Amino acid sequence: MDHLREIETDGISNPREISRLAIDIGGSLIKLVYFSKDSSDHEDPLNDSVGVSNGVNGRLHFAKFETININDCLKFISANKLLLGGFQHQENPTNDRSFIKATGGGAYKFSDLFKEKLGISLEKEDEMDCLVTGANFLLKAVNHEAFTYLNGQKEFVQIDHNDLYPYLLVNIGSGVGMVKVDGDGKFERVSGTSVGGGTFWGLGKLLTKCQSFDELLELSHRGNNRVVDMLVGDIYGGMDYSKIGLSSTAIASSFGRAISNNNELDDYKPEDVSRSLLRMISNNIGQISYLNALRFGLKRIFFGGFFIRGQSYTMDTISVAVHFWSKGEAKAMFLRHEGFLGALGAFMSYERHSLDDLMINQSVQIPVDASCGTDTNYNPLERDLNETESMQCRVYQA
Ligand SMILES: Nc1ncnc2c1ncn2[C@@H]1O[C@H](COP(=O)(O)OP(=O)(O)OP(=O)(O)O)[C@@H](O)[C@H]1O
Ligand SMILES: CC(C)(CO)[C@@H](O)C(=O)NCCC(=O)O
Repeated sequence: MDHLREIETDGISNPREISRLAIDIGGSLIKLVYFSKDSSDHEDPLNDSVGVSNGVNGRLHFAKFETININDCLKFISANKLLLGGFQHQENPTNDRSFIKATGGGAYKFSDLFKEKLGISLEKEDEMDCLVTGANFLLKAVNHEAFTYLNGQKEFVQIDHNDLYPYLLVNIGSGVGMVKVDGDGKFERVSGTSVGGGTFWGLGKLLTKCQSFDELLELSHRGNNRVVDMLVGDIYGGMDYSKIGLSSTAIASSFGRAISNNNELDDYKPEDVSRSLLRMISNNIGQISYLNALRFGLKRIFFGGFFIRGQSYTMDTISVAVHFWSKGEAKAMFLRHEGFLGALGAFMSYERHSLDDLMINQSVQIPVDASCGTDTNYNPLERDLNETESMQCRVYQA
């Protein structure tokens, strides 16, 4: 991957129109969120904000890079002049464009690199704070952000602002964080697991020798986990174990079939291994999430993080796990901007730029970019936010 697409492809030709870049540097991926003012909108409160109250139309842009390719990200920022409309320090307005908001572990790890290569400081924001701010913002401000996915059926969820809390936020990044959210800025990280997206990508790479995450996902589409997993029926001579509610086709032991003969890794198809791995990890996360929801009596679980990548099989497995273990009591929901919660939270943390200041233009509720905006067949759920994307919005300054 990943996307040294020129800014022009997003319809932004004037770099002075860019403003406010925020960054989330995770263990696997770097996420960028930045704002660009519509060229038809002549006011420029983001660079000269004092006294402006009626807002500016523009777009929020999203981009991501692999953390191991951080230099590509630095080049992208530099080539597209994303720092030009940077943030002006309140206390010291002459100290313009000297910092950007940053979250994730990489905000610490790569702080010197940003200073050295771009001459910019990273103003660090707590990862969990940003995650929750980003999730709350998306759930409240963007229609068609959350959806359920069960038996191949996608359904958007109408969020009632007065009945949003409490909920469990499960962020599946390299590792998995589980956060009980009780309100804006009111949350507790209640659990986590190291068996997450990094595990799928890392183990998958070792086992299948594939070269990219997308290749690993592609393999999983064509695989059959039945070849690798041991099913209840394998143990029960083809029968269900109905007394405890297990059908013969339920997985009794992920990868369990690999013990039953003298096969080597090479005897298995990479696609079968990839599918089994994806199923194992998704199922495990679904189960742990349900257990944590149960601990706190939570009925709604929102899943984010780039492990999901809008993949049907991943979402279906997670949903089935939550549905199965909760006996239909708890609901798994997914977010369109799944991997950008932290970066959005960092974006919202700029001074005088609170949740209430950023309004999504209700006439364009579903994020579109230049390439799909004219496509009447465009279905936001058919593609993920892997490419640089944007959504129409209006920014208000107090
Ligand atoms: N193009 C890609 N390259 C690598 N991993 C990808 C890619 N697309 C999706 N992923 C998956 O997304 C995961 C990273 O998700 P995300 O960006 O939400 O987390 P992170 O911020 O990197 O991790 P953490 O929060 O644990 O530091 C990877 O571990 C991998 O499973
Ligand atoms: C360490 C973080 C918070 C970094 O984003 C994440 O990868 C994570 O939540 N890992 C799981 C760690 C655990 O709770 O076991």
